[in-house]
Amino acid sequence: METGAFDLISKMSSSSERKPLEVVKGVNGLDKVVLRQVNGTSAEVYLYGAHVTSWKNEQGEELLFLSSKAIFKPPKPIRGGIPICFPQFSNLGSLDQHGFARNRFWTFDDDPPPLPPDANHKVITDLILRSTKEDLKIWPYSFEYRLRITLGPGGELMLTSRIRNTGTDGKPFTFSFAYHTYFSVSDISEVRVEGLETLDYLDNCQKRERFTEQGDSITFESEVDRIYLSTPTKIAVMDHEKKRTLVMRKDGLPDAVVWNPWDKKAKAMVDFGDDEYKHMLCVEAAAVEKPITLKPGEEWRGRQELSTVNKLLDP
Ligand SMILES: O=P(O)(O)OC[C@H]1O[C@H](O)[C@H](O)[C@@H](O)[C@@H]1O
Repeated sequence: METGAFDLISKMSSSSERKPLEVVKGVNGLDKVVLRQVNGTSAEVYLYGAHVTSWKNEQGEELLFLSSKAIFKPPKPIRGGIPICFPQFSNLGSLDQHGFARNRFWTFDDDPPPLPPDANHKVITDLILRSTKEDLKIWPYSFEYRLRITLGPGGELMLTSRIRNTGTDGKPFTFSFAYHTYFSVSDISEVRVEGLETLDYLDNCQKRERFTEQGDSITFESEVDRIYLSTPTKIAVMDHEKKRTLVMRKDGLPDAVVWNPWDKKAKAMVDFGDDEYKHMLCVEAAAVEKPITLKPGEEWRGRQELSTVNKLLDP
């Protein structure tokens, strides 16, 4: 069974029946798509930014962090969930921080080109962003960005991006990218990240100087803002208090950004509570060190899959 967004938009109603896919009004009247599985897992995606703001397990527990101070007012990006950084990660270019995909209104993609089938019984929504005249003034390249959001039968959350150069002027374009995933954690001091040990990273807190990770796993006791380079495809975030492992698998995205702002930076952000840094950790599947170049007609794919295991896993 695959459930397309369009079958259900027409059936928007106030019924409390748990539909697999539904479009409802979110904060400030912004449209959001709700994906639900029979086992009780769910996800929510705002069309503004194609921004996943919620991902819940079978017990209805939230697995993503969304700030209580998040501002749902375009053009401000939403703080938390999974912002999409495209066509620029951070300030690595002439665009505003993290590019513009996270503060554009996306639309439903009613006829996406096929993707290789994976698990059955998944709930899917396909969104699309195309460059507008306004965007072309700040980034002069035509593109089509298709994002498929899939909630699998076991509650796994897959994001598949397909970005195509649709320019007719023969010009290639180059971009950097990240799925800026904010995980919810019970206590940052009790969290460990595995899968990044012994790797090189660029430290954003030290002018992006290159270092080599020395620890057996990564733990947190102050601000961390690093771009780990050429990482394995699987990274695990162990939440000791919850006895839960959040697992990220990625494809086409060699790097992984790890970020926790800690107390000082937290206080400086208007859309982030002073103490919220204790309950979040960003691990971001990314392509930063080697930006991606697409010639006209070429397409790039990048995928991130999130799942959970209710014990502390050895990756
Ligand atoms: O505040 P934002 O623009 O959403 O960026 C939030 C953070 O994103 C990434 O993780 C960067 O590595 C950080 O340097 C940045 O502070």
